[in-house]
Amino acid sequence: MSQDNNVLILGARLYGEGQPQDVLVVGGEITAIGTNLDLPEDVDVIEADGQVLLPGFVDLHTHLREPGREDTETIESGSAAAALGGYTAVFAMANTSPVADSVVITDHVWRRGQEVGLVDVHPVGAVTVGLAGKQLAEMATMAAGVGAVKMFSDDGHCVADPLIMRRALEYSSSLGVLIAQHAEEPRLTVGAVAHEGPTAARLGLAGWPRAAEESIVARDALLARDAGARVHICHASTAGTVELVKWARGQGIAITAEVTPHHLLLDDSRLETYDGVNRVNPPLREASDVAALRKGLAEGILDCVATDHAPHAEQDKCCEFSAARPGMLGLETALAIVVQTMVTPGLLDWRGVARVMSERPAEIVGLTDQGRPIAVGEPANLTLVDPDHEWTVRAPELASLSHNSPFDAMTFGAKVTATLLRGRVTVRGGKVQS
Ligand SMILES: NC(=O)N[C@@H](CC(=O)O)C(=O)O
Ligand SMILES: [Zn+2]
Ligand SMILES: [Zn+2]
Repeated sequence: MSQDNNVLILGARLYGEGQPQDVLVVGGEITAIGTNLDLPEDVDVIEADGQVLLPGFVDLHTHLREPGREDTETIESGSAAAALGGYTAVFAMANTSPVADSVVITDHVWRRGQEVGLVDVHPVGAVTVGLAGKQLAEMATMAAGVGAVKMFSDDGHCVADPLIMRRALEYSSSLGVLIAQHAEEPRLTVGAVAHEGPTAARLGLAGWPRAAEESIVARDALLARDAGARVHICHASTAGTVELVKWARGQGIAITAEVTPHHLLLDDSRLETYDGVNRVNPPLREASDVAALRKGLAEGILDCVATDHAPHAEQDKCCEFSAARPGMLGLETALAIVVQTMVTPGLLDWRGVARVMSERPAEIVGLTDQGRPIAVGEPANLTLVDPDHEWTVRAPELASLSHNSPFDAMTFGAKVTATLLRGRVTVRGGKVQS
């Protein structure tokens, strides 16, 4: 499908509300919404059949493994996974090999994503050189590059040194960019592979206490306050983190936070089998944390859902639990899980899904062409969701080059059926259009 195609989405319920409407897209923009529209001659029709039309999803936290581990994911395969998941923009984390701590790498990631053309792949720059936590990376140069880096993170590692974090926050506010923190006090997680609690104790697994996350969330909230900067918390996983973010907001601190689909759905009871697919950072917590994360997301204390899509090779996952690399696939299953954990129980309506999957992430990172209203004159970044489509996840059939999905064999009730990136149909009938 070329960018110049005219597309008619026939009979979609915008934000899942009201009567079905037709949405006409010309030249990458929405040009008309209604029924019995005047149509141009050449128009490619997508039969929506009353499905839910949402603004294209934005993922603030994706790991594509290019450069360095192209055997586990490439910008191309990850873009396909993203489009299938309904994403029109993703932020590719900096923990590649080499690390994305220079403009050469960040520009490459952006350019390669544009070449593939399925989703905007925005590079995340490293906060510190080599993610080593010692010396600030050249943030300004990366921000000024073609990749126009808007977010910096040492994700995979915590910026643990409070002085380095303070400098990064000060620097980020003068550059107008976002620092995203992987909140993990490393002194509290030496050797940790699982949530510190009764399950890990019984299974003999070394525990990662909630305080390892929460102490950094609290510290960084205070550092952001003093620097007059914004800070974003990656993959919030505990009830205490929700409380701290709420407290900090109440103080007027510019803190935002994301939660992953896996932390919304799974808890540490999954570890009983010692299957490495369940190892992730931060670890799966307890059912009470899962409930608090859902409630925090419903109330807007947690701003958005971010996948932390983390592909890993079979040999790095199918091994002893404590040797398995942490991380789970997320892009292709995120919407289904948000529907199951938030929409079905009545915690979010479809407007809420648009907020947490598209509008808030775009706002947080300052993307002006994403998370926009579905309205005439707006860029046609759109996702069509079938809210009554039962499907079973088959990990080997996912577009990702890796298969480490903890959701394998699970059945969900909703699915992305079509995605449009600036009017270009990237997914149709649940299949990537190349
Ligand atoms: N989440 C994970 O368990 N792993 C991530 C790194 C990270 O997000 O911390 C990865 O890169 O594999
Ligand atoms: Zn992380
Ligand atoms: Zn991550």
